[in-house]
Amino acid sequence: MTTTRPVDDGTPPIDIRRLTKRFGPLTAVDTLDLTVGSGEIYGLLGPNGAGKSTTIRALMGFVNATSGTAGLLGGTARDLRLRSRVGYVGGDVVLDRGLRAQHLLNWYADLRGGVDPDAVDALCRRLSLDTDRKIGELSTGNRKKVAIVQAFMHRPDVLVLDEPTVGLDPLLQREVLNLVRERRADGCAVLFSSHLLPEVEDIADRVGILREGVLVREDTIASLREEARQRLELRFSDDVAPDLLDGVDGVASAEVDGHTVHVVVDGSVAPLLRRVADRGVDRIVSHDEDLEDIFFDYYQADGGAR
Ligand SMILES: Nc1ncnc2c1ncn2[C@@H]1O[C@H](COP(=O)(O)OP(=O)(O)OP(=O)(O)O)[C@@H](O)[C@H]1O
Repeated sequence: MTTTRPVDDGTPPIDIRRLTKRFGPLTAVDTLDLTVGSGEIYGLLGPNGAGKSTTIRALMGFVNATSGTAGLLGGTARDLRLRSRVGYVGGDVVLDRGLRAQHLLNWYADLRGGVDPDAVDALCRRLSLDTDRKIGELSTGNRKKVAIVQAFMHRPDVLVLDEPTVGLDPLLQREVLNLVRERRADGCAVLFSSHLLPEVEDIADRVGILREGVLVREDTIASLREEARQRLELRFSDDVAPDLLDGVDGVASAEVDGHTVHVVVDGSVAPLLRRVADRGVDRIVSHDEDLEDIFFDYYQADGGAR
């Protein structure tokens, strides 16, 4: 499609600066700074009411910021030429219930211009969407698929996705994540909000955690993984002394159960391995690194231990 691209001055496609949104006495988003670069997927996480949707709605120009700015492609979403380069899936999918899905998709395609009908058909096939049905007759999940097809059909430069996989079965969730990855490979900037750490962990390059409107943590998945706790099961040839792991660096907890010790380690396992190396350890089972622990701390109202 024909697009008017702003001069590339290095401004990130999504550029939120000191964004604040108040609803009466409630501060839903508080001086938020957040950027997403080309070819980057940013996962926005947070518990209910954290301000994820409000941030996204301000970015899309659906609500006015109280202060600060929510920049999109060098301008704002209210500039229709820029808006046409954005794909958006909202938390609440509101579509014209009387129209057949195909008609609605055609309407979106005409609005944007230059959309390849074969690409739209391919998207519908990938998501198993029956486009002959009226929107009002579709299940919630199928309406979500219509919203996803319209968001991806014009190969947008920016994707703003507010919990896009809610209501979809696991296979379709995976397909949506594949679509997002494909857009990233084309240089698209993606802001992806979710409650679900595993899906964001799987796909995002960076994550931010909002709590009560404040970005309490922002990091790459790689560095979060580095500090993630590891859960190990050490199996010994004999009963284990209860104080075997006392004072070992990095051991957050150790639970002795006969010949087995269940250990949680923060950071490196080297000190632990040194301690057990000559104590008759037969087998070490490593469970997946657990980013959830980090996130649960942040999700707690008091900020947990961090
Ligand atoms: N239009 C509105 N008027 C008044 N308060 C609002 C409005 N929209 C959102 N809020 C409040 O702002 C806060 C942030 O809500 P928001 O929907 O942005 O959170 P969220 O992180 O998207 O939550 P969820 O995951 O539950 O969708 C909440 O306390 C919510 O009640």
